[in-house]
Amino acid sequence: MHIHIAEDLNDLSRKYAYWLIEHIRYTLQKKSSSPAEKQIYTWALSGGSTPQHLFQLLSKSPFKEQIPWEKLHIFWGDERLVPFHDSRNNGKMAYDLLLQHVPVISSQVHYIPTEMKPEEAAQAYEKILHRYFDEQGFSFDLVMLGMGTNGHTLSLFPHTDVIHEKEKWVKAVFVDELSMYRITLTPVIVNRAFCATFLVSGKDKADMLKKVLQGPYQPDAYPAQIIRLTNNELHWFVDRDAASELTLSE
Ligand SMILES: O=C1O[C@H](COP(=O)(O)O)[C@@H](O)[C@H](O)[C@H]1O
Repeated sequence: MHIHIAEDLNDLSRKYAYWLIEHIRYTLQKKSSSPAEKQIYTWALSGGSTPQHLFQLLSKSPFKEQIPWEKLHIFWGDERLVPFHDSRNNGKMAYDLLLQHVPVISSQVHYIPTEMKPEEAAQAYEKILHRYFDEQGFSFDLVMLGMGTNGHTLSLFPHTDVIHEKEKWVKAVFVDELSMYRITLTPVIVNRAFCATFLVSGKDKADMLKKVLQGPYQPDAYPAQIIRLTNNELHWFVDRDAASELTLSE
């Protein structure tokens, strides 16, 4: 596990943008002797507020032109079951701030469907993922994650069964505290990614970050702890406020 500490949300977003560009370059370089159709970069986005500044940065110079958008295949880690035009929709947020401004290929952008029943939406999305990933081996090149003040990541909320899902790659969950259905990738597929990154900012997350990273392993209470990649390529990008409770070695 690697922890990257930035000054504040601006610095965090810039550091992440540079890291991402390098990760895409390195990943595509590794695939350069594969057949053309395999020379792609599969990236699952997170929602919520933290990645918004990053998405704005990536949509503009000098970052925009350093990304081979035509090679990117975009997915989401989770989605709120609200129509696309609703401001709470994670796909819509990424479209508004990033995707509409860059030459990504629309057939390679896989929004989580929300115009159907929750279980149908989960099944439909899982079907798309099976077109890309096998039952075994690695899944996404990169899964980008966030963490809520309650320790949730994706839509894995504390004390919910989906945290321990063992088969399905995508599940529909009803989140009582939000009175809302969400569609979420499960640890089954996320933990098989080549790489995953958390992006965490703000003092209000400091206590939970300490628990998740340096507390006992209790994924029911702190769902972000369930993310343990088989590949071990897990990066935490955090700002000084979020990191303020961590015990850091010199
Ligand atoms: O509900 C969600 O929350 C997490 C964290 O969001 P943030 O607003 O605290 O950055 C996010 O990663 C997830 O995608 C989203 O649906």
